[in-house]
Amino acid sequence: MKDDYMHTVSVQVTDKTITSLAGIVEQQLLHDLDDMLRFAMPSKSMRDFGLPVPSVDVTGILQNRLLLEEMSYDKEELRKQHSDLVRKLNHHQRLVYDNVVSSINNNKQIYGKITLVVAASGIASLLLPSGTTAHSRFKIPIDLNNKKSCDIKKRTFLGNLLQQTTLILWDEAPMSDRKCFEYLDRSLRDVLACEEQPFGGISVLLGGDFLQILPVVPKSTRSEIKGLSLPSSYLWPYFKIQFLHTNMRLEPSDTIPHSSMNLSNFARWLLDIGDGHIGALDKDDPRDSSWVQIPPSLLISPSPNSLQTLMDFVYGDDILNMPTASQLSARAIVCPTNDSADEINCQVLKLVNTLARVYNSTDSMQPNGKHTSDLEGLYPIEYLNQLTFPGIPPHELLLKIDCPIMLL
Ligand SMILES: Nc1ncnc2c1ncn2[C@@H]1O[C@H](COP(=O)(O)OP(=O)(O)OP(=O)(O)O)[C@@H](O)[C@H]1O
Repeated sequence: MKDDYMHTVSVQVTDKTITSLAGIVEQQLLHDLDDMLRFAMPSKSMRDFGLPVPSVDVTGILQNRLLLEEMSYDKEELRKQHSDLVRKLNHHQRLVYDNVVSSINNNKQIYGKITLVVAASGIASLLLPSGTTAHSRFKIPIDLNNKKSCDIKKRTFLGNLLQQTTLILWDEAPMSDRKCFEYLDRSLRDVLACEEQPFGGISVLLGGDFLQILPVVPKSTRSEIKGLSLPSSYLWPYFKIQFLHTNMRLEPSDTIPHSSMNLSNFARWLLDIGDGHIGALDKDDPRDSSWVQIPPSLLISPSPNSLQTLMDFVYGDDILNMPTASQLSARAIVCPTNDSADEINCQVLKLVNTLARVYNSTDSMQPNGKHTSDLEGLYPIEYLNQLTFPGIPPHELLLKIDCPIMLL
């Protein structure tokens, strides 16, 4: 019987992590034996046969693939990583860590302390181990105006998973619309039957920097965006704010051969820009923007060849002549707009001497309702070919043999 149960689990998790589920399999086995015994011999108990009585109710867990996924980590390996990482924490990181640990120590879940790791965007979630987007994990509606909570029901796999969750880590939280948190809050209070506590009593750690990206809503005004961001939520007063002051990317190290003085000046300068301490207000738009003078040492001087100079600076001749995936993945030119990304991609592709091929899209208008007449006259194919949309390749997609392509 135990082998049957282990087999059921083994098809859902890897060999390495199956041992961490042995305790649950054992409890399920004892539970089922106990049931059978009560049915066949109501006067006898497990103890009469020298068997232990099941200590926790694990009913349903072996069938719940969401719970199994979150419980089947290689705990030994994680313990090692944990002790290595905790040792490296700086003072402020340690304070956050201690707060989180003391917050979750009070929770009493049966199956262990499950942590769900989510991020506001798909790309941010890829950087987190086992990360998913908050929308997909919590079934947050895409249209936030028509609903009031997430699509989570009590007696479902997701409902059971949340009942066993101690901590939610939500990265890049300032990018999420405040309603995402409010919907989750309402759903968790309901699913966990805990109306009086925010998020139904689950600890929630949000990470992010309000100086980076706020919720993106096309064509909205500054005050509309402010109204959509988390500090405008009724939940904001429940959060304890903790600051991480040290820019760890700019800590002197063997791999960054700059003097520590330069690096700390640069870190300070970045913070001062974010905090609005430096820069001259734009006369035409004093509320929205200010002019910041970039020190010449950080600038590539403007010239007809400046894009090439930037590419040489970032990648160097060796990589540009013989690129490998690992070298390319360690560097990036960060672009503020898709147009700049397209321009740089085009320039880089020109450097590659291998065979090129253009893949054209097929564009046509789909009639909508009654407006079927003369669509081609109104929207000529040449016009459709010029349109570009985020997330969709351009009409003319140029690919070359051996050029790495990153699919997101
Ligand atoms: N205590 C530490 N010791 C050594 N390296 C660290 C430490 N803390 C962070 N780092 C390194 O600093 C870099 C930035 O860390 P991390 O990505 O966690 O910062 P972040 O604030 O989330 O960044 P972002 O603003 O891009 O989201 C990473 O390479 C990380 O490994």
